[in-house]
Amino acid sequence: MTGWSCLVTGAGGFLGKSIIHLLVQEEGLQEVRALDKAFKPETKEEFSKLQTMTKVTLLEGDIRDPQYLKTACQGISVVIHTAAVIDILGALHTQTIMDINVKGTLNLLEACLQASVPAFIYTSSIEVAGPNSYKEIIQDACEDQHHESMWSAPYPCSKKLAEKAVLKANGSMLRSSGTLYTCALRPTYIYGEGSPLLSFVMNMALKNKRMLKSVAKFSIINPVYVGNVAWAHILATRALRDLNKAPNIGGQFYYITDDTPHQSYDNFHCALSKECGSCLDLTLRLPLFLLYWLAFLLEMVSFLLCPIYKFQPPFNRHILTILNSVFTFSYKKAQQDLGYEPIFLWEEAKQNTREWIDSLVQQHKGTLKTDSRM
Ligand SMILES: NC(=O)c1ccc[n+]([C@@H]2O[C@H](COP(=O)([O-])OP(=O)(O)OC[C@H]3O[C@@H](n4cnc5c(N)ncnc54)[C@H](O)[C@@H]3O)[C@@H](O)[C@H]2O)c1
Repeated sequence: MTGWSCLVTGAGGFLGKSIIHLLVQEEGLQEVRALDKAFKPETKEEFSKLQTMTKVTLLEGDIRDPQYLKTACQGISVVIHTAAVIDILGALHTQTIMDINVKGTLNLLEACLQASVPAFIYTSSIEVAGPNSYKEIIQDACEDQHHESMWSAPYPCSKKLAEKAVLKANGSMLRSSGTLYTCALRPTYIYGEGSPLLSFVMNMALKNKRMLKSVAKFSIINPVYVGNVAWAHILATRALRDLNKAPNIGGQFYYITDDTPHQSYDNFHCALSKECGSCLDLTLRLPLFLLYWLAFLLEMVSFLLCPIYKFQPPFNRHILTILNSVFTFSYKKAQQDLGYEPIFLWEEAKQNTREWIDSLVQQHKGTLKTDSRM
């Protein structure tokens, strides 16, 4: 293979970092441009220590800036686009989410066409497929079943619009010559060392005497380990760079899961953290249908107040649906088309994640000791 180069957006994020670690081991990769809004000092240090022949260039910039993206894409062979804001509780303004997740993606597609970048991989999400109702059971779903989220909540909506734009751009003519090939990967809930969502769940538990709030006991999900999602991106990169495979992969989306056992969010978080002394707080809660109607009322209040005050409801119907649905996916199509097989088995993924959770618990103990000395 001749020398090539890759731009990864969101490279300082949870998934982005994992992709960079695998990517730099790829044959013939001369340069990887790691782009993020900002890099933490520890991420800069982590990347500087990568033992590799590949040049790693850090770019601090915003995907909302088309001019910046045009420069970043010059001379690039593949773009892996993971940058996004994830906001399921409605903490951010809808416009901000749309600007970053949708306009940012459109900017990047345009920059690829202008700079004649022939391959584009978009990190989508299963949230573009639903779940639309907690009463609907979707098990081991595959791509040809055409599940589509109907929520108007900004995060799933923005991911859906961005994915549609990416897949539609497949087959576009590049400015100099050649064709743009695009594909999208839809991971389920990603876990592993550094997961912002897991970190949030664990911090809540640590503040609550290590009791994990039971909020999702009716769900059945199949989460996926971050190293396996990163691996799927590497395989998609290889496939889109292969001129024999690219026309078949281009325009397609793939669900990315692994052999992590299917279980509820509650049991999953408990399985990962019970060795640190966490357990489920099974305090009685309102029945789900009542919570759902309460969420509806809170959303109405938020809507009515919005001209004068931003009231963010503590929960909404969308999050209740996600947390209480049977919603699992199969990775068969990725296996067939991309040759995807998880490289981390559940036991190893669980062990790595548990060690990281343990380090969070130790940090928390350290903070408590410092606070008590003050
Ligand atoms: N975490 C999950 O469970 C999950 C599941 C399915 C899909 N995804 C998708 O995977 C991708 C990566 O998610 P993650 O969990 O690593 O999240 P993350 O928040 O850790 O990473 C996202 C990165 O994007 C960067 N970013 C945000 N706005 C930017 C902007 N305007 N310009 C440049 N960079 C910007 C952030 O700084 C961050 O480093 C996202 O597209 C997300 O939608 C995540």
